[in-house]
Amino acid sequence: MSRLSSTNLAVSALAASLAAPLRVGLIGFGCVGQGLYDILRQRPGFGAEIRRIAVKNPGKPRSLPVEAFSFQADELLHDPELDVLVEVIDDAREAFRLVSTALRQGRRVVTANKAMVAQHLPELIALEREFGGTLLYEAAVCGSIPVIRTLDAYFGQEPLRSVSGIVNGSSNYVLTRMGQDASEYAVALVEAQQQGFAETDPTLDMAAFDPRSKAVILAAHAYGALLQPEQVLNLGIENVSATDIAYAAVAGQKIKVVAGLYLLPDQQLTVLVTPQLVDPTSPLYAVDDEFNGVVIEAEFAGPQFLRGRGAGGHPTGSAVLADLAALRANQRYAYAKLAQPELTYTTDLEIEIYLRTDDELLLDQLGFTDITEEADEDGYIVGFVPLDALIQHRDRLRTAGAFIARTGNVRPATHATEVLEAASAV
Ligand SMILES: NC(=O)C1=CN([C@@H]2O[C@H](COP(=O)(O)OP(=O)(O)OC[C@H]3O[C@@H](n4cnc5c(N)ncnc54)[C@H](O)[C@@H]3O)[C@@H](O)[C@H]2O)C=CC1
Ligand SMILES: N[C@@H](CC=O)C(=O)O
Repeated sequence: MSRLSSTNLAVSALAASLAAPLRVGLIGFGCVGQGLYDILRQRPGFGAEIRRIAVKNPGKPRSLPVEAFSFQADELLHDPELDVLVEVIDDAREAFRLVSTALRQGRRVVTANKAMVAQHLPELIALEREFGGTLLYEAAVCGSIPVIRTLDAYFGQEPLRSVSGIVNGSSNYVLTRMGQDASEYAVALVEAQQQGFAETDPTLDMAAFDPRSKAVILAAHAYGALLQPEQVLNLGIENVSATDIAYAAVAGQKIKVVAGLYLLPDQQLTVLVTPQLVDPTSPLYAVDDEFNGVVIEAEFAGPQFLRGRGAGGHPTGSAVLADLAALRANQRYAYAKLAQPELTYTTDLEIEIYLRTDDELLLDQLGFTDITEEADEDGYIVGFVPLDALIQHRDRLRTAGAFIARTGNVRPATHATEVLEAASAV
């Protein structure tokens, strides 16, 4: 056969595979599952059809007749007629069982479950490589923002000074309502839940477990670092009060929960997720409601900013749709930075924080090395503390009702006074 005719055959095969509708098995029919269903219904020309839907609870009232559902996700795992499994359930442990089983079958899988991906990323990559399947998870980080493919494909070869951003829609929604409308924390949280932004257990959003999972996933693609979630400081907004919002406003700032990944001197990397005082010069200042925003500081490209809806059925369904299109084009993550020289993960730093607490013991335990500002009547203090002390006492900070926001200043734990430029980028 001539080279031309074999090329023609390959092109025809590719065209045929692109033309055949992708047969999708959907596991989970909550906010995201229904969002995807709705999008595919509105886009019949896309070339994917949901062949089967697995749900958990047979008694729950749903928008489709009961015959549309299977009540055993394993039935979809054993259905050879499905081309892709889309896993969008709210149970990370079960999600890992389903996704890892599918990858062992060499299947193509899309998931939105960041807690599951963050906990198991090394195993998932190994399964993908061993059995030849594909796992995509754009929806797991920043909803509709294509941040994973941007880091993985576009910036796969370029060193990044920092990646920092608002990666949780629910906490950003709550902070926006408190700042703009003086809403009560609890009222704003209920609104975030009603609009489908929050996790089934909203503690994951408010105590920053969810953005921590996302930071772990970003670290893999941006720096080739496979971290365990527990290694990363997560402080949230469960204890935020009007006093804290007012403190920021008086200084012309806003409080945002920022996930920061910073490349430090000597090929060291640090990652932390905390509320942060953000001023109007930062692109993150204007990222409100359930929107997310990510600033990428690249070595050669310089700064880039991505912004979009970070939560909700349709925005997240849009990310799943993009993954289905990527699967159809046989795309997979390159994880290029996993093959590059390893960075050393460090928490040996001091960070400057605003802390509001009336717990004297906690103040002692955090071990402030410098105090920048103290105002007794409002019970807050600003100063440098070791990052390791915050990691060690993060649970007690939650239960003691303390609120922390970092100022953006970071320095080595050697108490050197030079503030690291890279770490104060936002
Ligand atoms: N809501 C959002 O804006 C976003 C959610 N995600 C992630 O997407 C996933 C789904 O989130 P939502 O749709 O918001 O949650 P949801 O709570 O609205 O829906 C999840 C559904 O999964 C079902 N489910 C649980 N175990 C199941 C099983 N074994 N088999 C079949 N169904 C099962 C639950 O009954 C529930 O109906 C989660 O991992 C979440 O973290 C990701 C990005 C955005
Ligand atoms: N609960 C998450 C949903 C999207 O990931 C959030 O609020 O960001």
